[in-house]
Amino acid sequence: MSAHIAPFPQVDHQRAVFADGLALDCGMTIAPMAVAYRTYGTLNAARSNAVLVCHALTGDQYVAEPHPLTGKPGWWETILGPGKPLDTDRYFLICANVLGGCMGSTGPREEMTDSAGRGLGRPWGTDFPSITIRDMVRAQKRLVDHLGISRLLAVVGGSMGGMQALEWAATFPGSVFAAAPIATAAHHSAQNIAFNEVGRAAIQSDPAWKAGRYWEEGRVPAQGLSVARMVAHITYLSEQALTRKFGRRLRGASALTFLEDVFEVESYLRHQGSTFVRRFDANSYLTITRAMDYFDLAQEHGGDLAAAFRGTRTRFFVASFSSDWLFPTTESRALVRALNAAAANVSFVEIESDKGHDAFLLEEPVFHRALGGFLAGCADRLGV
Ligand SMILES: CC(=O)SCCNC(=O)CCNC(=O)[C@H](O)C(C)(C)COP(=O)(O)OP(=O)(O)OC[C@H]1O[C@@H](n2cnc3c(N)ncnc32)[C@H](O)[C@@H]1OP(=O)(O)O
Ligand SMILES: N[C@@H](CCO)C(=O)O
Repeated sequence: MSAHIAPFPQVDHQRAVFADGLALDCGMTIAPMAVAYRTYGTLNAARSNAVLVCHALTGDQYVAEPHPLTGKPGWWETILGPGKPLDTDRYFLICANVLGGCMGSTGPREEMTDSAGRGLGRPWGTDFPSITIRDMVRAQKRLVDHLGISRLLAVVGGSMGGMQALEWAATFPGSVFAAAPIATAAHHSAQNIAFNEVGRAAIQSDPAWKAGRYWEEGRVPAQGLSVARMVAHITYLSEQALTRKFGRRLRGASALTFLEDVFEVESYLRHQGSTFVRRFDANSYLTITRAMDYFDLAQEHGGDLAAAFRGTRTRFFVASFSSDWLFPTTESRALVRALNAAAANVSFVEIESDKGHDAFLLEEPVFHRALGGFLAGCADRLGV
């Protein structure tokens, strides 16, 4: 399986390749199936200290090291490292690029294969099958099995990573001692689907998108992908955060204009959009946002969210942020009610923060202490 096709960047990711592939919820089997991943810390002799970290929509496996495409620090260096809540001195941390992603796991950017697993010399693009959060989790389970780990101490993730943590607990209850779904929900709301659709429409209306076959001309739909990120990025902040960062500050334009950035907040959004294009693939964006939209754990269990967790022995740590309007606290409370109805062991904390949804990625000491304490308690209980 040749992994990289122009115009996509060449990165030598650490990968596990499963020749027999993965059967997907849509009915198709994708083979071979590759999972790109990184690990931090050391697996103990009992193989009991493994913690799976699940990334959000545009994250990847580079949690706590410079990103190979941007050189920027890992996205959860605030939390993962020696002595930190995800303590590399105590736990063996694993993070995999999701199925459908664009950092080395099988996804739209990788070479398409036929039903016999033969490479077809072009990327999957929009021929990549529709996937679900459960498919992503099944791919991760293959990796965890491959690493010789029969039970994870914990699965931790924010946003789409939290959806995966919930799906792990529901699909593989015997394989997860603890789950920490953060800034997330048991289904994607109508409002969130609506924002995703604006992003997809921006990509698909870029003339460079070419019905998803943009690689043929050696270019990417940069404008559409950038606008998709700009819209999405607004939803990751809050009104207070935008006001605190930029207020109505001007860029210093000499005359009234609408053609260039007038306000600092415009320039900031454009920066977020253009830097995103350097690290993310447009077809992956379409695939993964759809997987989030499909996510509805209650629907997977006959319309009863509690049924997803009934009889579970997994311990849950649910956290939300007070200014998160993308995954508001009301969604976390609904999840906690269902966990209580299922008689699950659950702790819940709402963190006071004005930083919006992305607060889970930022310096939030109360959140860090709460998560670290929960994990340490679980590890103590297992004698890790
Ligand atoms: C969870 C996952 O799995 S991973 C995905 C997470 N990563 C991302 O989402 C990456 C993009 N997102 C961000 O940068 C997010 O805002 C965060 C949460 C990760 C970081 O938040 P903060 O530390 O508050 O950074 P902030 O949002 O202010 O952005 C800083 C950037 O904006 C730039 N910037 C700030 N003001 C302006 C301005 N007026 N004009 C242009 N650029 C500006 C800074 O130069 C900086 O650029 P750089 O990131 O290229 O160095
Ligand atoms: N800002 C993060 C969180 C989105 O939920 C990301 O881009 O993945």
